[in-house]
Amino acid sequence: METLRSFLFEVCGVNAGWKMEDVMDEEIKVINNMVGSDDHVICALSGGVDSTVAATLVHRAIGDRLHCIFVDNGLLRYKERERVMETFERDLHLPVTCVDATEQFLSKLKGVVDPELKRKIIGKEFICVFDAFAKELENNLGKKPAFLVQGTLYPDVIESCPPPGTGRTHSHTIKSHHNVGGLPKDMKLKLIEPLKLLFKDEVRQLGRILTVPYSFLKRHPFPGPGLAVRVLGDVTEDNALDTLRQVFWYLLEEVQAFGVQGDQRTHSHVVALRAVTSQDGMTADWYHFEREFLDDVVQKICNNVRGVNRVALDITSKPPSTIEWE
Ligand SMILES: Nc1ncnc2c1ncn2[C@@H]1O[C@H](COP(=O)(O)OP(=O)(O)OP(=O)(O)O)[C@@H](O)[C@H]1O
Repeated sequence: METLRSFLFEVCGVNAGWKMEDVMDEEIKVINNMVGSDDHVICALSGGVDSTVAATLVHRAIGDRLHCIFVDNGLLRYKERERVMETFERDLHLPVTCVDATEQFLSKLKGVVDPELKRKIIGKEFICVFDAFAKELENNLGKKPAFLVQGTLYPDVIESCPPPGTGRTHSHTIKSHHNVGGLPKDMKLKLIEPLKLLFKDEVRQLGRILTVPYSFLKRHPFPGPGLAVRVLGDVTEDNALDTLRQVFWYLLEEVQAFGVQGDQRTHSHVVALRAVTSQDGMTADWYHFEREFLDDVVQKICNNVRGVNRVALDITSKPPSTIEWE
């Protein structure tokens, strides 16, 4: 950072005039120029930072012509739906429809073990739910929604670059491979991607200016396919989703409070803890927990979560590993 600072300000003599407030104002102008005064816009909210900040920004620009949807696919963390909906409605005043599609997702995932197949099934179900939402909106409004907001970030743009020498150029729907499933082709929605020049830490900064609650901005990232990719096997078996929800809850509680701890085990599962730190979301280091912390959290999990009697720790970074362990 020091080298870059000295190169830019001392050698090149540039001004540090770039401000996040300006980015916000400029993006609001761009959105207002793009969206017609009676156009409607939809946005799928995951409860993650990107889609929340993108939706909040668009809401600033066009108000309640923005229509958001949040899907409970039965694969969310403990009390996530309640927490997320409270933030959307009470803190951000975002117009959100919450759809409980738990049965729909879990019935399709029954017996599925392969993580790639899980992702495909989940993506397809998301599309069905989004599609039904858009159709219902069209009936209520008397016209089709014209735009879709996506929380594409700059790393998505970089990672979507075709390999050099292939002669291919950027695809327009740059986020498609990062998305939970892409979009139904006949929706024909134009994209609004207000964060596509920002990195994750910058999106958090923009979120603070937009008064997105701090607790929300600091929320642990969570994959779109949710707990399905964190259960290594059939997610509908053996109460695996609930077990994992509890394990994760204890780990987070401990991370946040670092305080401590029954013992009632029947048959046993192994769970693995994976915690990483990352500034830009492109690379990640495994987090070096202190031994004392690990002792406490492992004891707490084994004593409190029925069916778990072994805890492993994943200490690989990205690369060569990935953030999720599938
Ligand atoms: N449960 C959900 N309900 C509605 N939309 C969702 C849900 N999960 C994911 N999405 C949509 O799919 C997009 C991609 O999901 P993914 O989990 O890959 O998110 P991301 O790129 O980390 O962004 P975010 O920070 O918004 O979660 C989200 O930005 C959101 O628009």
